[in-house]
Amino acid sequence: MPDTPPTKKIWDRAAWRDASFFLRYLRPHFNVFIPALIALATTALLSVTFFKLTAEVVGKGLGGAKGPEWMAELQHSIFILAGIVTVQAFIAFWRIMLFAKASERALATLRRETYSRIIRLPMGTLNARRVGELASRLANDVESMRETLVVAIPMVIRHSVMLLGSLVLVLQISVKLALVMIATIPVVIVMIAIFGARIRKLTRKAQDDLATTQVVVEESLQSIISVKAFANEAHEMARYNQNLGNFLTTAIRAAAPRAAFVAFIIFAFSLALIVVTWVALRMLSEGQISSEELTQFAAFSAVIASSVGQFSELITQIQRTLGATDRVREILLEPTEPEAPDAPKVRFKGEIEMHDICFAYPTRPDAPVLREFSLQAKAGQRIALVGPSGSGKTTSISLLYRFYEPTSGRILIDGQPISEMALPTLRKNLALVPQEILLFGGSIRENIAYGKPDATEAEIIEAAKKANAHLFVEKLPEGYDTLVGERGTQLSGGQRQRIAIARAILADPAILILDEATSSLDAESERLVQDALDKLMENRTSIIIAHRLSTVRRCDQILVLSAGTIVERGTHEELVAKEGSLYGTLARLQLE
Ligand SMILES: Nc1ncnc2c1ncn2[C@@H]1O[C@H](COP(=O)(O)OP(=O)(O)OP(=O)(O)O)[C@@H](O)[C@H]1O
Repeated sequence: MPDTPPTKKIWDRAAWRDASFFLRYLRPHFNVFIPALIALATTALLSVTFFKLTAEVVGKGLGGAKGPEWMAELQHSIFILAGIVTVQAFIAFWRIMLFAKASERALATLRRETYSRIIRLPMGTLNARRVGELASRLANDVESMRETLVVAIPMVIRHSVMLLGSLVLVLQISVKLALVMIATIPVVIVMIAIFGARIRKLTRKAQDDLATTQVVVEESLQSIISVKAFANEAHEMARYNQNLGNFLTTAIRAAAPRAAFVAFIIFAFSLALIVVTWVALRMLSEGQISSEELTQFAAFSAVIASSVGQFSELITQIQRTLGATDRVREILLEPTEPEAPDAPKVRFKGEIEMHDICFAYPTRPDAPVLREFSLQAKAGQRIALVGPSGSGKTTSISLLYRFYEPTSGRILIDGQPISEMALPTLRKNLALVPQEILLFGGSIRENIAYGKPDATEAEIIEAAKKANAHLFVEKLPEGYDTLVGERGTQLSGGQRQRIAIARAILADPAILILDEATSSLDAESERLVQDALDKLMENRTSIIIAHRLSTVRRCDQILVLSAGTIVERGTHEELVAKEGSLYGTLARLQLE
């Protein structure tokens, strides 16, 4: 996880950058947002007017107003007050609707952009961050922004207008009284500066802790079979609990400066109110203000006190959100893989050359994984990669996909360096049938069509037939519409493999990467899968991470990898004939 950035105060550049980050998403919705702001200010002004009118009539009533004229005036005022609340209710409805429209749309864009960033991050970055953490950013951090945008900011604006309006009215009654009230404002600002930075820092930590908690959830659910099989529910629960405990501690620690801030502001303001009341009553006894003005003054003071009380809570909420935006912004600033929307659709012949490749993973730069790795495959050839676990077979394939860039060496396809190709052009020419096949939640049809989203029904069925999948799919009650579980768990291993093969057949790549499954299937399934694979490998270059002798034997070239270097290469016959070869030993082991 990245280091915690330096603490920020509400007025420093970083805080403004956070605010402008928000604004960038809101700007396209200003046509809705600005009317919402105007509506908000209008309802707030109407509230102030309502209080002013009420205070005026009450003041007059208490001041001893009597007679039919007063009755008529009272009736008139009541009508106006009823009118104000009606208009206010009407505007309030539209204000909330407009605010929701602008904010939710802005946040949807933010979510969309964050997700699209996450999914396009290079493998190196994705390895460094865990899936659950990224998912949490998208869910929890954006949700925190949502609360601020939809609730806190409108409330701040409303209370600012009410506060200012009331101060102006107090100013009209008595400059002296208004000044006493205004004197408290610098206190609020100083308090925001003192507590705000701490609130933000702790919130950022709380959001990080929450993201770590999410990692446990995602990881345990992804491997739920292992969790249950090892009866490790309690262990996972303990892991979750520990992370949740950290979050809880930080969340509660973050509540302390918030509580102190709110409590202090309320205290300071109430104290100021006592002073103001004292001054006001003295002014009344000295005849500087009338009892009518005092009533009005009391009403405005109540509005001011409630606004300031709300204000302090709202400011802490905004501070919290500013803390949460940091990580989301970090993701948005992470460089993604280069985009190439207009990448040419070129079909490769399938000639592969990998020359003297050296590579270490960015997360472990000191541990070389491939050393002087070289591979040559003519179009249509079958190349087997064999070697002990961890020798670098999968890594060499990752480099062919350009998931990572080699430290040194060159990779060419059809004589062209892959580093100069647009990623979609390169990757659309490759198809992978992985060892562990995870299907996407959706129908079998959708899963097969994943290799070619615009495939017709006939093409899908044709591919399924070639993959020996059609017969079993047809037997399912809902056929191609059968929904496979989130991770395809409702199909057997052999069935999943055949779906993945159908997907690759439909994608029709020039180059096929096959990571042979190590788990053995029963003889019939094995035959069906093998037959499907043979059809798939026809007319394309295939690189097979091979575990079975039967596969290796039929390959044009076998590369034996050991600790990132190719130690032997040749055909099956050549390699077994070689005295003391590693391949010979592996082959004998399998035959025995
Ligand atoms: N994302 C990664 N980050 C850092 N190191 C990695 C990463 N993936 C693999 N490695 C390391 O690189 C080495 C080669 O791994 P690789 O997966 O290429 O081996 P393999 O030959 O395919 O093994 P297997 O047959 O078990 O799948 C291993 O030591 C492994 O720990």
